[in-house]
Amino acid sequence: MVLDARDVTVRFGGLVAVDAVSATFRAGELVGIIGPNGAGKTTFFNAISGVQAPTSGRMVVLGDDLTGKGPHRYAAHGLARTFQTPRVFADMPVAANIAFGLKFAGRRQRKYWLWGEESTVPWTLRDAGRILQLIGLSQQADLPAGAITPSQQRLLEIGMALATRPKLLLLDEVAAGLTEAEIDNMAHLIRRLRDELDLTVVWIEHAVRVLLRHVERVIVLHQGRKIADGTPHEVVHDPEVVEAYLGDEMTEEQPA
Ligand SMILES: Nc1ncnc2c1ncn2[C@@H]1O[C@H](COP(=O)(O)OP(=O)(O)OP(=O)(O)O)[C@@H](O)[C@H]1O
Repeated sequence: MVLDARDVTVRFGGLVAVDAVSATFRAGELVGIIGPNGAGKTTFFNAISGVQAPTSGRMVVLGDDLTGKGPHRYAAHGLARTFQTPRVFADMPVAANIAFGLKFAGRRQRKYWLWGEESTVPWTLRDAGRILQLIGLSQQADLPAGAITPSQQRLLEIGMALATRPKLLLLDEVAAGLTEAEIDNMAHLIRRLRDELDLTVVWIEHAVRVLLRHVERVIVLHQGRKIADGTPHEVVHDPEVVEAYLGDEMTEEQPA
């Protein structure tokens, strides 16, 4: 078990943004999180990455209880994430952005070094050049990050996350604003990263059709509650999910 979130609740004043959500993520899984606007997806991500302290609930990462700890502790335990709006260092070259993540991995304290010995770090994550190759940005290495396209910035953010040598990668709407073709490329890259780097990936996305084609499990949030957790096939045929979010159209596309 890489991450075990138990009964996580996040309140903002009177609003319950995340309502007693439990979810577990096992090594090597590729899991999608979907749900309407305001369903609590990003708030749940913030809670499971230490960005937002939960009002109640527990978070266990690789066997350690990190409830109430800050994001740096989650990162030190091998968790990396992207944000809805890419957070890159716009004035720095693309390669230097990746180097920043590598520096973080290098500084990681020995006691938090859960990846194991240095020799087990995949060769693809050992330097900025290889990471840029992996995400397809070698040509852009010397350009300022602010000068590359928004879709390339999303790839760069994934590269920066990979540079920290994560075990668990949380992706928040990395396909937002991309063309259909770019979304498909992104989905293939995510699968490849999961396969080649032995990652657990949790992916929030509004592009539901693409997501359902590529993930093995889907969690559906609605008004802060988890209303479904199963294979894409199970989820699109779940009456509560159809009613709350997907409509009949999607169900008809995926015959039983
Ligand atoms: N910092 C905050 N303070 C107050 N309310 C917040 C805060 N962050 C989120 N909310 C509210 O919590 C609820 C869940 O928001 P959240 O952004 O997690 O949903 P979401 O499913 O990610 O939505 P979207 O798909 O639009 O990104 C919403 O009603 C939102 O307005």
